[in-house]
Amino acid sequence: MDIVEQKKQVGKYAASLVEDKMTVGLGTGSTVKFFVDALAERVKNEGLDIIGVTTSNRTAEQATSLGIKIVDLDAVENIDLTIDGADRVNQQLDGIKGGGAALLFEKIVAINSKQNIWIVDETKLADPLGGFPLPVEVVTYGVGHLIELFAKADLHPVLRKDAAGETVVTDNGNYIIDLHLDQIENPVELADWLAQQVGVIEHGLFINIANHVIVAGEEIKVLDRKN
Ligand SMILES: O=C[C@H](O)[C@H](O)[C@H](O)COP(=O)(O)O
Repeated sequence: MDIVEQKKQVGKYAASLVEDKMTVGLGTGSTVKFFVDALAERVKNEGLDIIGVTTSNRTAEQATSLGIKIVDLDAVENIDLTIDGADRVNQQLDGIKGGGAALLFEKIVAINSKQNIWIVDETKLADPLGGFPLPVEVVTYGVGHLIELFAKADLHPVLRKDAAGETVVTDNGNYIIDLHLDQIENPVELADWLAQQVGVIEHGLFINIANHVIVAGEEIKVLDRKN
């Protein structure tokens, strides 16, 4: 099964977990896109009655165009279930997110969700976490100095640019600095350090957040958080 088929497979599987009357957090990314397609099919064909809260302008546009009702996070008390993608996941079900620059809203939606499920293909499993740059969302003011600070800390920072060479600006008007680390041996320590740096808005280490991870493949595997 190729990667696109795997993404479709987990997207559809995740849509089958959504129940009537749920408030559902809709993540961001190429895997979640298939989840949103499959969820919209259920809304249309089965009359599934749900409300969505999205994590990016992209997902909001897709969901709305497919007939899923979207509300602001502050319009709901909490979210029953959030389905999101991930860039890397370790055995403890902690992960790296933000490859699509949506990490800030994704983390806010996640911490306001009763259940968080990530949908991934097998290439995303990595223990220790690594093999994917760690995104850090930062304020634009003084970004050069923050990059210098990260470089001095041996974090191999690169300001994210798009295919046209333009600096990527997030939905919230911030920049992304990607940290090109081979392996992250101690994600908790790094997360704490990053959170303390002035100018850092949020980082892409998602620790103690996912309850389950659904892994695509010849057979779908569901991994459960142990603690
Ligand atoms: O900012 C983007 C998100 O964290 C995505 O969920 C993550 O990058 C995975 O995306 P994809 O399913 O496209 O690999």
